[in-house]
Amino acid sequence: MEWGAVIVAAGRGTRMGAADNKPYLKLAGRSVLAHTLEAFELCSSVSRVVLVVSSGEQKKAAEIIGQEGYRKVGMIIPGGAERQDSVYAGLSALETEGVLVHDAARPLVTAAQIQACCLAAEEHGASALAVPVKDTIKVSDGNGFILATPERKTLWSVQTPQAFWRLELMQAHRQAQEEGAAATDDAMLLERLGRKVAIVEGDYANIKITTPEDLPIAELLLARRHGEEIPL
Ligand SMILES: Nc1ccn([C@@H]2O[C@H](COP(=O)(O)OP(=O)(O)OP(=O)(O)O)[C@@H](O)[C@H]2O)c(=O)n1
Ligand SMILES: C[C@](O)(CO)[C@H](O)COP(=O)(O)O
Repeated sequence: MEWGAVIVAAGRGTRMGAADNKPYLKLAGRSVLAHTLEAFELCSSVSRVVLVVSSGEQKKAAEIIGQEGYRKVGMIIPGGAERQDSVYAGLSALETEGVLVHDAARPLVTAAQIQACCLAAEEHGASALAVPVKDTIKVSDGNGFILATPERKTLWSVQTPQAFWRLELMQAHRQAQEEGAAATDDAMLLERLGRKVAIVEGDYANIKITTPEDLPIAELLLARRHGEEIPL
């Protein structure tokens, strides 16, 4: 099966509050985007990547790809107001049978994780990388009180990549648009149609760079991956 990837980098980085948008921030001497794209370059299952960026950032993204010599990024296109819009724009620009959707803001993803998502989706139709939740999670009543405690062993914290048959995911996106359904990840769009999405157990290190403290944490995780001594 031929796999393409949509990497969404068109967010605003509001919670990071930095002068530069998250994909262009430095992580261990390289941009967050360079780290993310490298994993897809190294994954032999992926033949093509569409990068979705904020308007006005296409040149900046192209410079990084040129400097790093990445060969799979066939297109850099502008995203939309919400993540869901950016993903849909990317899906429309690909032609592969299978698609992986990944956040540019998850630079610690590995080629092995991407490959595992492809294999699980080939077997089960769709898949998402996730890790078991470590904390006890509470549901609030919306008024500052606890309403319920879901059983922890059923809870997973979902990450990206998530893998799908591209046309099926596009159809799920169109249906959600028509019905005004918003989703914070793509698996949700299939779930709401009653389709099964397989969980691929990932790694706690595949964090999403969201707030300022995530950058030094990501640096430590990268150093650990490369076997470097971590100063305490
Ligand atoms: N309209 C959007 C919103 C988000 N994203 C991408 O979706 C991923 C996950 O989003 P998040 O981490 O929330 O990024 P931001 O939207 O940039 O952050 P914030 O919500 O703090 O503004 C990121 O790679 C981001 O670039 C996107 O492509 N288009
Ligand atoms: C898709 C995602 O990475 C799953 O954890 C996440 O939902 C996207 O991030 P956001 O902060 O909700 O935009």
